[in-house]
Amino acid sequence: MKVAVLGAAGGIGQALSLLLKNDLPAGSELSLYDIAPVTPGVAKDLSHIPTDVAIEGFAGEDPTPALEGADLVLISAGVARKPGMDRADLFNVNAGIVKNLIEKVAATCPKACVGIITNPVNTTVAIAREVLKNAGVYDKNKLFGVTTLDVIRSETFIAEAKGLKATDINVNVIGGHSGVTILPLLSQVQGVEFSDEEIASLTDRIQNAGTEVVEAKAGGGSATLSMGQAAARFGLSVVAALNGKQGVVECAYVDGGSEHAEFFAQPVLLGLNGVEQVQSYGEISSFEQTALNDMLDTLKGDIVKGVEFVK
Ligand SMILES: NC(=O)C1=CN([C@@H]2O[C@H](COP(=O)(O)OP(=O)(O)OC[C@H]3O[C@@H](n4cnc5c(N)ncnc54)[C@H](O)[C@@H]3O)[C@@H](O)[C@H]2O)C=CC1
Ligand SMILES: O=C([O-])CC(=O)C(=O)O
Repeated sequence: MKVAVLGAAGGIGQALSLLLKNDLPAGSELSLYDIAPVTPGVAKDLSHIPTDVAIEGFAGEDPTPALEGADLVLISAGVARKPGMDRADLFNVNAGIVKNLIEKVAATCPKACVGIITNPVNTTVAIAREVLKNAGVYDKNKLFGVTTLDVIRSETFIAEAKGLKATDINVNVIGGHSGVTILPLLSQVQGVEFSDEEIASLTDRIQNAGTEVVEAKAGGGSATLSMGQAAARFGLSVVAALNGKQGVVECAYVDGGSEHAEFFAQPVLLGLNGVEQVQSYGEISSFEQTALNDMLDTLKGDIVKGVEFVK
């Protein structure tokens, strides 16, 4: 398996690359790309870690050498939020970056699975779809918005609130990846009871956890280390499934024929060709149903913005 990380010299990219260097299966290749000139040096640095994962780094204007033969491309290239900004404020810069990179993916490794981390995810994934469609290589089973950070945050915050081990908590987070479009299905968490107040406050915290980090970093960026961990979890799950492991499920923002929106995050069974099956998110509470109904205008608007951008 070859995994390419685009944006690899950034905060997320470096953390993600470190985790992949350690945890990809023996014999894998890891390929780093960023416009920043330091990128070959990041790869050199990681190459001294004694794992059986080959690593190369590329800088400059053209990601093509990094993409050749890639099975999975993870994209975190772009700008991050500062206090006072919404994820949507990143659109003006990041839309063009994602469009250009996906054009190169379409030309170089059109059969690769692609995981988009760059914000605003609700919109950048729609941009990617339009570019891949225009190039005639779109496969809806291979394009993912990476929403795993919402899942790991939910696991952590639930465990903290209830005095449980975070590794024992499983929770689906559906919808999209910004504010009200992030909907953790707390009613489904096994073995845990929440009061109405706990549900409201935990949901609010999970929805605004990105802002919690942006404010704590006080102008120094947004979540990078937890996102590196989340993207590594997602990427390693995709690689395991591509390698034939059965029963691998992650929540991700996919074009999966949802009744709610063209793209919707929900549990996805991964397989040899990317998405094997988009799974039902099951029964939800009336609180969650109301939150779901209330997010849809925002989510659909975010998707239209991406489609319009490529037109
Ligand atoms: N999906 C999610 O849950 C999350 C998404 N993000 C998003 O991830 C993105 C990256 O965040 P950070 O790593 O913190 O930012 P960063 O600024 O530390 O790194 C971004 C990297 O992208 C590179 N870059 C810019 N334009 C490029 C291009 N055209 N080609 C290749 N590389 C390019 C920069 O040189 C830089 O190294 C942001 O858009 C941020 O909002 C952040 C946290 C969570
Ligand atoms: O909040 C941000 O800008 C970065 C992000 O997506 C997150 O941390 O969930």
